Amino acid sequence: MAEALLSLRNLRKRFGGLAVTDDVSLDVTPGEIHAIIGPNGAGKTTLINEISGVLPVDAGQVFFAGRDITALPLHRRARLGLARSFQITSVIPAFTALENTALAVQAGAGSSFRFFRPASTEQRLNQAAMAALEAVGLGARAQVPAGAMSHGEKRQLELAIALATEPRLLLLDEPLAGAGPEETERLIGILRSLRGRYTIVLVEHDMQAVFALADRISVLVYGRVIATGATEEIRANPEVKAAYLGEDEMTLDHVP
Ligand SMILES: Nc1ncnc2c1ncn2[C@@H]1O[C@H](COP(=O)(O)OP(=O)(O)OP(=O)(O)O)[C@@H](O)[C@H]1O
Repeated sequence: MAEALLSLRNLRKRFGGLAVTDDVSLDVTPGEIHAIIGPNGAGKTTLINEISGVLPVDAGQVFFAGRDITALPLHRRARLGLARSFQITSVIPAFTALENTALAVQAGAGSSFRFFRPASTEQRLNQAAMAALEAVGLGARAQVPAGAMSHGEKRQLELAIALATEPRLLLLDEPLAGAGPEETERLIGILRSLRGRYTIVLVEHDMQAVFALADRISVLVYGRVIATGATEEIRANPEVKAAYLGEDEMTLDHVP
């Protein structure tokens, strides 16, 4: 197996008496889409927060590109190429899709926000922003204010903003939340087109999307990883099936 881009080693986190991350170790290899699934309250969002640096861990280590980043704050991790999208959103409604994305390109390049920029810089930013918008199917909507976009388009824009920072690892926390059936189909298609080009950690409740997108899946139950493996292995794993018993929202067997 290729050397991991992200490695979690024996991570632990408690909220009061509750072990929310319980000795979690896992590796994410370059270029894979690694889904983290598990019943409600299993600790998926908490784990994403620990990876991105929103929450400190109680014990254990986070390695990124071979470097121990456990003690680094969120913005330092972001600068190393760890991008997070969804569930925290920085879209400015009055700005167009292009302007919102260009701001992210500028932030990714390490410069601070400026209203007045030299024309050559402006052009470079806009080109990079257009490329990100096109990658998510929003090329034709570049001049539309974010506030005037549909829910699905906003999700596409959030993705473009994350891509605009040229991340080495993309953390996607429920990218399909709140999307209708058609929007879901479109977003799955877009995420599928990113497969192999980006390394992605995906938390998603929609099992159809998980099985369509993931190269590997880790299953979290009560803060513990009970299984990691290729999609088919996970689908057939009796422990995983048992963990989902009683969950009507996301049963494994209903997925085509
Ligand atoms: N800041 C907090 N303080 C105390 N308890 C918390 C906090 N954040 C989360 N929890 C608890 O930790 C557990 C794991 O929550 P988390 O949101 O990580 O789970 P999840 O797997 O993402 O759930 P869901 O699938 O419902 O989004 C839950 O029992 C939750 O109530």
